[in-house]
Amino acid sequence: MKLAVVGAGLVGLMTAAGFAELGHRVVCCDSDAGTIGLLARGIVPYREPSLEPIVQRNVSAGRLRFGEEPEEIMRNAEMVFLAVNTPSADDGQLQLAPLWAAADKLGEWSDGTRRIVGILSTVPVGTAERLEARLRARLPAHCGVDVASLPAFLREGYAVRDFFEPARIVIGTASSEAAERLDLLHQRLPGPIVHADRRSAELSKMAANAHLALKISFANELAALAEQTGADYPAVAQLIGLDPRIGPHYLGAGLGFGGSCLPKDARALVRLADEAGAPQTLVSAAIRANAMLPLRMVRKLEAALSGPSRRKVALLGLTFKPGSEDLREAPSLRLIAELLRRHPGITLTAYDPAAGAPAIRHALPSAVQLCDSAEEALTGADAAILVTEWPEFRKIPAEDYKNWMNRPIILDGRNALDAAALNAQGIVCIGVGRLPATPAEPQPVHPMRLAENA
Ligand SMILES: NC(=O)c1ccc[n+]([C@@H]2O[C@H](COP(=O)([O-])OP(=O)(O)OC[C@H]3O[C@@H](n4cnc5c(N)ncnc54)[C@H](O)[C@@H]3O)[C@@H](O)[C@H]2O)c1
Ligand SMILES: O=c1ccn([C@@H]2O[C@H](COP(=O)(O)OP(=O)(O)O[C@H]3O[C@H](CO)[C@@H](O)[C@H](O)[C@H]3O)[C@@H](O)[C@H]2O)c(=O)[nH]1
Repeated sequence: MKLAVVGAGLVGLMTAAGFAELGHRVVCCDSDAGTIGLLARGIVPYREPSLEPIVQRNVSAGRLRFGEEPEEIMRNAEMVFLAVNTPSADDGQLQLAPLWAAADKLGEWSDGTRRIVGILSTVPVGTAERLEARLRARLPAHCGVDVASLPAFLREGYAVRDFFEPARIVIGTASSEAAERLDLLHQRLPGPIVHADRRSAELSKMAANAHLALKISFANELAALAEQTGADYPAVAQLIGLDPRIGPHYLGAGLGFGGSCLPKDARALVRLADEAGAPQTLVSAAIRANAMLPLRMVRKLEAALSGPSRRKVALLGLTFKPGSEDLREAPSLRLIAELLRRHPGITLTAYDPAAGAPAIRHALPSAVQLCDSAEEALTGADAAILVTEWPEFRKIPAEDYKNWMNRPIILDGRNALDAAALNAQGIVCIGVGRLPATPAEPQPVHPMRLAENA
């Protein structure tokens, strides 16, 4: 088939490259000339494992092209996919201006066939209907068009796997003809294809992300309860996760959820629900609980370290999750803001394996000294906070922590380290939802006791 994708961010590019890999002829365009210039040379302008070779292979094979004028797109493609950004407004609503702008630039066709326009972007319920009405009002009568909702469920860092091995493919349509054609397009992908009406498909996307947010906030509140009651949260998570009705995923406690999707989509669901008169109080609470986590971590630091204001604290990891160079709504930024608010005199160093990415340097407050290695960040530090669970942090030997740091105290904000092994080697390592075991006193002690002893 001949396809077009508008928007060459992660969703658009993955979709364009993925369908090209499956043998379709795809053109991908973006309003950002710099992005298109790089892609035309086979350079993917962001970190996404395994995507670049797929792009390069399909460009070389002539199945994937970049940069066609938007007006040409409808004329040359049987199906067009819109994958533009839909950012949050201050009130949580998703901004659809990029979607309308992209749609309004699409040209016409004259061969009498019906084109399909699929919305891959995350949008409020009813957007597909609004877009169809908008296109129909503009297009001449002979240009039949069906707008479909095709929500994307890709994760950053796993986009290639999620595209080629999807957990589900949701096809939201209002016509059986469009449903059949989209079925055909997706038939070489292994995931189950689920047909739905467009509104249900749209709501399912926001609901999926909001549910993940709920699970994470539940995990974090339970971890706090475990700390207060002497239980071990990772053990609790493992035990409840064995129940197939609950499952082991998204029960990881720590500094909470961030990134370009979960926070934005949870807010958008709350906003949509308020407008619709069906408030989502649970999701609202999950957002509030998530916002409290940096303060909780700062309080732990205060308990572990007397007078943090005059101390040097190293942050290990900055990105919203490992394997990414994305700082959008990253918990690290909220943590840094809270540390500086409560302890203006604190010295903060930070290291992230993706620290070379210009986006990171750009987004980081100037008060934080960005380092080129974990050693540089940890040298002379009075405490470290592990913020993002990059695998390389697990490989730092206990001896290095002891040699580099002024005092080897680690607050493991993702339960990524082997706390027992570190404790056994003379390092104070305090996880989330776990009672700290100190080298001097191997029996569990309450964090307040640590402060008293400091
Ligand atoms: N990133 C993810 O992991 C992910 C996963 C599933 C769904 N989503 C959703 O998919 C959508 C896209 O996400 P993304 O991460 O790819 O976004 P992104 O911001 O990385 O990329 C969007 C691209 O669209 C381009 N664009 C904006 N307006 C345009 C226009 N009028 N014409 C042509 N190009 C235009 C931008 O220049 C940008 O390159 C969002 O709604 C997002 O919520 C994202
Ligand atoms: O047990 C967990 C799991 C995740 N997180 C955090 O949750 C955030 C989101 O993680 P993840 O879901 O891997 O990130 P995204 O790549 O943003 O993917 C989400 O958002 C995408 C965009 O909508 C969807 O397509 C995906 O299905 C959905 O997982 C990150 O800050 C993680 O650190 C936790 O705190 N605990």
